[in-house]
Amino acid sequence: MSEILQDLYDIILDRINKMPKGSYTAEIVSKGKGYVARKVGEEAVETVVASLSEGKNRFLCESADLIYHLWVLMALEGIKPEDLYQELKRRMK
Ligand SMILES: N=c1c2ncn([C@@H]3O[C@H](COP(=O)(O)OP(=O)(O)OP(=O)(O)O)[C@@H](O)[C@H]3O)c2ncn1[C@@H]1O[C@H](COP(=O)(O)O)[C@@H](O)[C@H]1O
Repeated sequence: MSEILQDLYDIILDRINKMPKGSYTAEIVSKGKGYVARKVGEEAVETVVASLSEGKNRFLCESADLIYHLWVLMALEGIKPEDLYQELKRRMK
């Protein structure tokens, strides 16, 4: 699980550095951090709606969209997956 999230983060960082044509990551990053942050909010709302009324599969897909957009925002903030894991570990009882 954490390997896939790390791989996704590394790909996102590569897209941010190279900003290649045809990359969705490059497209949203070029619109600024505020745009990416709003996308995270939008995907969070879509995840909630899916949970409340659209069924398990829609919830799964929206959750993946949410995590992808959160990962792009984390990369823009300079926060690595391992920083997040450390914070979660710190809270663990
Ligand atoms: N995991 C994802 C991923 N999840 C969701 N999305 C995109 O997020 C968007 C979902 O947002 P919306 O539902 O709002 O759809 P939209 O109308 O296209 O979005 P907007 O025009 O509103 O920005 C879709 O366009 C999806 O393609 C993703 N885009 C890319 N990745 C991964 O990110 C990596 C880099 O991808 P590229 O930057 O495209 O090369 C690759 O490994 C991809 O697999």
